[in-house]
Amino acid sequence: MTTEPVLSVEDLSVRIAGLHILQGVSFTVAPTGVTVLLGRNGVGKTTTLRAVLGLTPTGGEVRGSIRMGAQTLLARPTHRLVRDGLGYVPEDRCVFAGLTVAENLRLAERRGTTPAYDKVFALFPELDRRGRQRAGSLSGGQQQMLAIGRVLLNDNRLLLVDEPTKGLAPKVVTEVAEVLERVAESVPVLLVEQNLAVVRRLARDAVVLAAGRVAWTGDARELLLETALTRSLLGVGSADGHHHEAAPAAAAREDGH
Ligand SMILES: Nc1ncnc2c1ncn2[C@@H]1O[C@H](COP(=O)(O)OP(=O)(O)OP(=O)(O)O)[C@@H](O)[C@H]1O
Repeated sequence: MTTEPVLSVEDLSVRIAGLHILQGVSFTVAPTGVTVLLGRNGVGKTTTLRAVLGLTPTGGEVRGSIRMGAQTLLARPTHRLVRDGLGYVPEDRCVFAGLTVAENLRLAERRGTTPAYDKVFALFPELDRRGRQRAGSLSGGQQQMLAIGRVLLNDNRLLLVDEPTKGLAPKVVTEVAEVLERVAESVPVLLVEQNLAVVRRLARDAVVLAAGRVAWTGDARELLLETALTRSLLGVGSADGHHHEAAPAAAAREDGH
């Protein structure tokens, strides 16, 4: 099996609205399993995922190099990246509340390919049962399953998943973690996740952002064993597995203050 990274980010710099949010971020994502992207609130984790996807807001400036295998991603339109196998499960799930579950899934179908409904319904039988229900009336956990299921209708080379357990009840957090564990058996995942119990369960590799740069990379479980390190990098006490923010990290301003 290849050990070449599925994603290589080099010297990524992102400026938005006068803020120099990412200042030379470099990391790789392994071709199998889950790589977790960690850091205090507001450090730039979502900004990193969105830069990979070409979704930096208009007026924002992105520099550096992002490659998926041999392919250069920067400056390619998002729909092309998705077509080429970059799957995205956004932080706020972004299901269409007024449409049914089946309609939400149908919208994700890609022309010219056969959508993998069997695979998706095997992972999420509830999506099959609730096909005619409006997505807006699903629970948060069910909406998350829909957001993940939608992406899995198509073949992906890499999934970017942003805080999938945020705001969910503990039992549902476990269900989402189980699903992601199964998903990651067949496709590599770059995961932003604040729940350290979920990180401990899923992640093999960790990348930690601080002050616009990569502050630490390595084995995720090793990181979690280093209480002093996790406290200084993440501002957490991890006794209950949750990431409690000590103080929000301000993005560095353009003027460096
Ligand atoms: N469109 C935007 N306009 C202005 N500032 C932005 C914009 N997008 C992000 N930022 C700022 O960039 C910084 C990084 O935000 P980002 O959402 O990437 O952080 P994060 O690490 O994902 O945080 P969280 O854990 O809270 O989700 C924050 O200070 C945020 O306010």
